[in-house]
Amino acid sequence: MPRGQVGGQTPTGGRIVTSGERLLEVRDVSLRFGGVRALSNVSFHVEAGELFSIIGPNGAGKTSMLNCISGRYRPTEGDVLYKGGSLLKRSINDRARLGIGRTFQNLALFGHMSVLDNILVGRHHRLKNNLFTGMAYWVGGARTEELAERRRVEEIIDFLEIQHVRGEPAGTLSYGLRKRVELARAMAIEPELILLDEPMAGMNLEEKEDIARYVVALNQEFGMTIVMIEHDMGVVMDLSDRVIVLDFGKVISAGTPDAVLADEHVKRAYLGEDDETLDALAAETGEPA
Ligand SMILES: Nc1ncnc2c1ncn2[C@@H]1O[C@H](COP(=O)(O)OP(=O)(O)OP(=O)(O)O)[C@@H](O)[C@H]1O
Repeated sequence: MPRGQVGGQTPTGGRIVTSGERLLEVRDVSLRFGGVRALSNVSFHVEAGELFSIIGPNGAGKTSMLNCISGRYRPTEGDVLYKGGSLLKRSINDRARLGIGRTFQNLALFGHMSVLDNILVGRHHRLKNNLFTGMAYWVGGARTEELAERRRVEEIIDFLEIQHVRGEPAGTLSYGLRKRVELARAMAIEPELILLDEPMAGMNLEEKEDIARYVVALNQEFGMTIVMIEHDMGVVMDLSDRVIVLDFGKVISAGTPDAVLADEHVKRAYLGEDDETLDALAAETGEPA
């Protein structure tokens, strides 16, 4: 569903109003690894239809936060709710079945398998977890089901423009293409919420522009709610509806890209790291640097 239709609302000033429904809610989450406090009392929510970004310096806790949502890590304290229900007792597979998909900072593809088969893995996961579809697949109409499945996968391949490598082993592809295949596999489970961990890391400008285009389309054309970690501040500020900033595991700022850019706490957190970028971006958006 296009973002403009979420909640039956219409675009406003280039940005589109989301439904107001809290799809995801992170409540007071803390996470410790022995003596390391990766997250301290982190709270935020993401509305259905939003493109929401988590930023922060290295080691700030961004991936740990995503892992608490996807189920890889269990918070030491606090709760993560999806559509109002706690996810804490849900397995990673359960969360995928509920409609939460993700990509990884370090690629997690099956290198020896073809691009098509990697995407079918995501699709199979979805089938396996849907009793009725699964039964239809195995008992009757298997051929029709299979054709429909293939068609869906082909649509994803077309969307991400990876037709030319569909038969290639994923491990032989360039880094940029592998990132795209990983996105394809995450799309194949047809998530309502997709968690993107640095989808543009290590890419050149052209590759970044491509991925940015796909991310916007996932959000606006496919109606997926997106939570994205990304280091490229220009991309984050251009694409996001709202942003939270983590530093040493704590939320130090939250709000629209403009508000976050103008926040002194954010400037201090990035001091010496990305200071010039922040100032340049603030100047571009007309905020005082
Ligand atoms: N499995 C783990 N075991 C021990 N410590 C961990 C583990 N995962 C993360 N940490 C620690 O938690 C803190 C936050 O790490 P995390 O990877 O979440 O940060 P990040 O903001 O994603 O960093 P980056 O931008 O460098 O990817 C760091 O101090 C890290 O060393």
